[in-house]
Amino acid sequence: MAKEPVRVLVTGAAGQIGYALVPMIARGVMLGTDQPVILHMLDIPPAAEALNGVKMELVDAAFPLLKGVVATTDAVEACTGVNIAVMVGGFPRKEGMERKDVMSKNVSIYKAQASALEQHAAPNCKVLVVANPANTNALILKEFAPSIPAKNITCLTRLDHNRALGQISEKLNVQVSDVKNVIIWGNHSSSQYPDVNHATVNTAAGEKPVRELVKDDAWLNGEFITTVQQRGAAIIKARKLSSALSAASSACDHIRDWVLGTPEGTWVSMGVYSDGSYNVPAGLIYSFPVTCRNGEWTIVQGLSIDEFSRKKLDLTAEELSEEKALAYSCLS
Ligand SMILES: NC(=O)C1=CN([C@@H]2O[C@H](COP(=O)(O)OP(=O)(O)OC[C@H]3O[C@@H](n4cnc5c(N)ncnc54)[C@H](O)[C@@H]3O)[C@@H](O)[C@H]2O)C=CC1
Ligand SMILES: O=C([O-])CC(=O)C(=O)O
Repeated sequence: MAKEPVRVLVTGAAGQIGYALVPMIARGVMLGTDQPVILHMLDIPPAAEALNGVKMELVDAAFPLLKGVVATTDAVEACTGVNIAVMVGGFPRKEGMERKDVMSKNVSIYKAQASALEQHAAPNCKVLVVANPANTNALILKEFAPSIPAKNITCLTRLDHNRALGQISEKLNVQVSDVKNVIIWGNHSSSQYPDVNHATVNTAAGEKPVRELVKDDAWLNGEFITTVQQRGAAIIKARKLSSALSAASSACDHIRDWVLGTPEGTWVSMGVYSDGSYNVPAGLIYSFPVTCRNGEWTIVQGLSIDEFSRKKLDLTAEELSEEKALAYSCLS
């Protein structure tokens, strides 16, 4: 029997990431090639015409899984009945703007959209925040949508996770699909800590630790970390635009693994509401290693954290605590 369609909201759908993301969703990359979808696309009035153009292209592409498209500038219409919400919409930093100005614009957007989701989304709607500052926007969304379970509100650090897999695969000249269990800890910002201490590579001789194969701790503790931390900026420098296809693809990975489960023996990185695991302060949206099963994520427990890692986990937590305070000061 054919499955019932799932309603997927993409905010900021007329933007760069939106344009890459909606065809992936309509092709089954996010929820599976047997899962029909109805796309809800939200953008702001100045982008309404462009948004309508995206809708026209979705019709023209004749995706068999796509059972409907809602394209709107009304947050309530956009959020009504959605099962999954991918929050890409936001205010980008413009010339002359301070960090606080961007934060202020975005946290008020996320406060308002929290209410629309809380009141109109389907029960148990899963939320992924992509727009920057992703962790803090997700936290504000959570705080202003108290009836949505905290477990349902996450932010995207899967792009950073995938960037780390990519760097290791290039360094070792192995298939990226043979590398697993890197971890992104903390903020989706340059303070994040990409950790390979538990990562492995599938080789002809079985699974081997990344550190043993790379045999270059100076690279792993130095250039590797900064390359992943700075990759977003490097893409902007090269493209004059920020990452879009990789962000869209990673957003699909995030939701797919969350909904359909992570493979046995594999974890992924997700920004989730901290419960104090690994002595990360509770009450932040912080990226942890997680496994997913039956639509729920669980933080991987019991990993050893050495002194080098401890400092890095704490540093990115501090930045998130400061962002949280700044966000609240913008709202008051
Ligand atoms: N977490 C991650 O890994 C990544 C996050 N990002 C972030 O994703 C966001 C989107 O990036 P792009 O698509 O490149 O930006 P973009 O500027 O091309 O698109 C953003 C869209 O959001 C819309 N928008 C603005 N305010 C809105 C509101 N209140 N409601 C709905 N839509 C609204 C804009 O009109 C625009 O169409 C940015 O904040 C960017 O920094 C980008 C790459 C990776
Ligand atoms: O750096 C940016 O502005 C975009 C971003 O979040 C990324 O590419 O990771």
